[in-house]
Amino acid sequence: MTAAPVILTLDCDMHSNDPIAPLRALCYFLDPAIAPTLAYVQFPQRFLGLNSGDIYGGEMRRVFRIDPLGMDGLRGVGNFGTCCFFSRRSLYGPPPAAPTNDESKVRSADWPLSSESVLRRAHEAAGCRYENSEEWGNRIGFRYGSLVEDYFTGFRMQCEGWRSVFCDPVERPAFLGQAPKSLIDVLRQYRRWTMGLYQKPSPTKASSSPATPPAMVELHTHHAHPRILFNRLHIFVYAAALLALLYRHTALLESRPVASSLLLLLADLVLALMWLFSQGFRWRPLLRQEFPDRLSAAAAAGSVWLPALDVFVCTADPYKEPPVSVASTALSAMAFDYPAGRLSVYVSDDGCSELTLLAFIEAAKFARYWLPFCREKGIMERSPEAYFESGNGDGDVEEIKIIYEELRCKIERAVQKGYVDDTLITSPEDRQTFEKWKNFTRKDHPAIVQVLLDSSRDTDVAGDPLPNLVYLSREKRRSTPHHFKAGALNALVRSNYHQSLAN
Ligand SMILES: O=c1ccn([C@@H]2O[C@H](COP(=O)(O)OP(=O)(O)O[C@H]3O[C@H](CO)[C@@H](O)[C@H](O)[C@H]3O)[C@@H](O)[C@H]2O)c(=O)[nH]1
Repeated sequence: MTAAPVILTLDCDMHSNDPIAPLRALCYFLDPAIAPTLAYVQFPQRFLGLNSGDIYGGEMRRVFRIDPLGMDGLRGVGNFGTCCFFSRRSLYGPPPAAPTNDESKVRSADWPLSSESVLRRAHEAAGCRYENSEEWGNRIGFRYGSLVEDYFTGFRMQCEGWRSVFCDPVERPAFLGQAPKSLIDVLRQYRRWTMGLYQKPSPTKASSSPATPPAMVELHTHHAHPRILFNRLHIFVYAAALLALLYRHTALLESRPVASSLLLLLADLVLALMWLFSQGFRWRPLLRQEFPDRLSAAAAAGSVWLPALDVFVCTADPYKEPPVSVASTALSAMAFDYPAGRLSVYVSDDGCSELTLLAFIEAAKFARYWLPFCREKGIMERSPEAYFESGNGDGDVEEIKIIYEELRCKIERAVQKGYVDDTLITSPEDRQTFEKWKNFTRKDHPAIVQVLLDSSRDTDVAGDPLPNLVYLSREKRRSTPHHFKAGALNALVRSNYHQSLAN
């Protein structure tokens, strides 16, 4: 498998909405001043199709857009699990004390993806024996032991000395996704997040940063938020008022020591502490701006080498996460404005479903038309599902819409039936692949790795190379913990880990 120095993690319901998002992230990763300790560049989660008036606050503006500005001005923003570009090195342990010169360790593999030795290693890495190791999920990879593995991993990285950057482009949202719309789903999500945040992580039994170019054109800039002065003034005035109030409560308690005075003091003390803990977000909010066009120009002129990029898309259940949508998310990442030979998309299927694999076999075929179509027409919304749902796809784009509709109907037919029947399998190779789905269940099965597109051999209808597309369902056994999404991501990191060290 490839071992790109930069990794993008995407939940299956969060598609790319801006093809130059990787270049924006690289404006930070390629800055020699911050690259040595930069673990990740986090983009906000933005949502489509919220219910009318967003009555349940699904947009979560404070969590995803306001507070991160303040965290960015202090030690760095937390990790939101999706829409996040990681430096691979940050998943392998603390930042090195001094900059090292071992970039070769994280170069992409030169061997063809579908070669036997690469596939053998990938199968081995997707095995569940690693879930019992001391290292994975504890010292390296995404961290285990918390319901909110994203927040916990980001927090542990910051404790190790890594930093992070929050990138919220004003031009257009970089990623768009689905938020829970019903009250019950919102409550379920909040319950899990809150339990995760207050959870004491259970102990589990279980490098290099992107090639940094010499100092060059300015790729990003930042300045303090214009509200910073007002925020600080407000903090001082409010704090003075709180102190006066608490002083009054204490004086009252001294003169009249009754239960009600004590309760009032305690209540205001709790509220004052809650207020105090949230002031970090307001102290030094930062606004950032990147210059991806300068980076493109430098790359075109040959003065910068864009590092390889691995995109990890996670899915876990074909009935809750429709395979057509998951495939659209992967297609939106495959259509990034990025050299195809340096872009790989890995799909982790924790549901080990033949329906998801069918969707990706079809998506690989559709990519041959979709990627050149996006390039030629200059389309920004590169998730086919979002593009056609927003009313595009009429007139001169009808042909591509017909191809997409065929794909959608085929996958939805299979989902309705609950299995992939013979009529949906068109080639002997695909038939051989689906033969693997025999005699196992989704909770007890061997690792399955399927290279669907190999950049070194597959091209689109215009003759240009396509990015790599790999389907991976890690091994699961009833006797071994699987660590949910963190385990799934680690199987993907691992499939490149040994290789990156061996290079
Ligand atoms: O065993 C599992 C469980 C989940 N997932 C995937 O993880 C993602 C997020 O799971 P979901 O159930 O949708 O959780 P949410 O609460 O919607 O997700 C938010 O909260 C999670 C926990 O903090 C983060 O991991 C996510 O990135 C963040 O979007 C989805 O793509 C799932 O397919 C797996 O791959 N394996």
